Amino acid sequence: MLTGSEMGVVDENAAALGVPRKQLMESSGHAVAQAVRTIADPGDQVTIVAGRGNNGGDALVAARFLDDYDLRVLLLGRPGAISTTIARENWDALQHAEYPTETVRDSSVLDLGTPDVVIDAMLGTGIAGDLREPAATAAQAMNESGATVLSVDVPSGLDAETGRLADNAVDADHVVTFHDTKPGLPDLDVPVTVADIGIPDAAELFIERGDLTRLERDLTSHKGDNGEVLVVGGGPYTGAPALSAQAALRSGADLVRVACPAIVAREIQSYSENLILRPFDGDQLAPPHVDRLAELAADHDTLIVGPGLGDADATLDAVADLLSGFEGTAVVDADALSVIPDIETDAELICTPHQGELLGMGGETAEDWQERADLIESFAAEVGQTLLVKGPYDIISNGERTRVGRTGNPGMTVGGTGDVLAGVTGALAAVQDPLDAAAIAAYTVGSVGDRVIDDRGYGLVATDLLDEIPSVLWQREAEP
Ligand SMILES: NC(=O)C1=CN([C@@H]2O[C@H](COP(=O)(O)OP(=O)(O)OC[C@H]3O[C@@H](n4cnc5c(N)ncnc54)[C@H](O)[C@@H]3O)[C@@H](O)[C@H]2O)[C@@H](O)CC1
Ligand SMILES: [K+]
Repeated sequence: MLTGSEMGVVDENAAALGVPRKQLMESSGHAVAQAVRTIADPGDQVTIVAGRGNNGGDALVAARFLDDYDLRVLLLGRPGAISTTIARENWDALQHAEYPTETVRDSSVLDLGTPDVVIDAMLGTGIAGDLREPAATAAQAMNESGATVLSVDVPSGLDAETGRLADNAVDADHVVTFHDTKPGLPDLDVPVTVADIGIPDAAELFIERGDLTRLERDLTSHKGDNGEVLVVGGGPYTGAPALSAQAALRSGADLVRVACPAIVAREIQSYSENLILRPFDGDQLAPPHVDRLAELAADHDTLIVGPGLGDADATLDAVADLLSGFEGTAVVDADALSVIPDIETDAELICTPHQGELLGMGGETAEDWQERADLIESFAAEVGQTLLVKGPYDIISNGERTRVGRTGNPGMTVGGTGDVLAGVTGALAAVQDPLDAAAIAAYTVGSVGDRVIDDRGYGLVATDLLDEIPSVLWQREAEP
């Protein structure tokens, strides 16, 4: 089952893999025509009612596969108002080939006649709420006709995010949906055909630019709404927590605080005036600090534990205590990872080991990335948490779903890039599901590294990555 927006991610990922949406539309249209053949005989009257989006576009393609039928093609609205290039191109093709098309500018004069089959291609995954005019009147006409109604993708008026069917929705007799079923379709109690439209499995496995479409920023949001992140790090090292914290800010978090030993607080602050420091006594994290850190962590959307903490016994004891009592979402990186096999927690953890650290946690790895992905999926299921295992192919799994990131390059084996990744993951986990946050973070940091190397060649340092994060995260491809 895929929601409309998940379908949008997959479709944009397919485009990134070289299978553009117009090709998918051609497959969709073909599948619609195939379905018509199963419910109507050659010569029967088939009427297409197309909306101005890509749902309509699918049916405009279908028209070219329905030459054996007595075909009528109605467009709801002006051709100039067709909202996507690919739907318009398919409309134009019907004009050039002199198909019998009509435009319905005023739904009150819509005369559906008495067709054998009506193809409902008014609205698909692009809609929410009750049908507005002219679709509302057209839906009523379809529902009152004696025709068999075949809906494209979803009955117009079904919200493919929530599965809610509008009161004035089309009453479908048959649905042809694409790639996977959609919310609400199983409840309709009508035959649903799920058509394979040629989207490669890779579009769901590999993290590509479509995954970035999950990101949005509410235009009316206030400080804090886009994430408050607490980094618990520093002591033996000072650069690592500063890199994580700055990466979290560059990933869109509103407020990032660094809790660190007092002895290094000024040094960490000196790297950036954007950071807020929350020092605790002494020169390293230890169990007496845990109560105060737990209180502080509870006031944040996500916690990042590990960068620069070191591996002193007292520090690892404190990390184990902190995570055991924590109930929120935490990114666990670096030396902190070693405590994971020994603790029980209600927290939602995203662990970001490289392969060596994965072995240290009790996991297994393999040379072949597919084998590695299987091993990591099993281990994630065993640990009951999300793993982001870094490597030439980053493997992200929560034990049920597994994603693979292919961005990045050998220039990124330099120190500090993992701290940047932990920071991006922590910021995104404040506003996304843990698996999606980890997947987008891995893709983004790799892409940022690729851009830096493309511009300047090897010799990348971790601070180079920070400024480039926003331009990758918020890049947007134009709608075809
Ligand atoms: N995402 C994918 O992977 C693919 C999608 N395809 C098709 O594209 C469809 C989605 O296309 P679009 O995103 O262009 O959207 P739609 O074609 O579903 O509808 C968009 C139009 O509906 C209007 N609208 C929104 N809410 C409304 C309401 N309550 N009442 C009346 N009008 C309303 C909008 O103003 C917009 O013009 C899918 O359902 C499917 O049929 C296929 O072509 C192939 C692949
Ligand atoms: K439809």
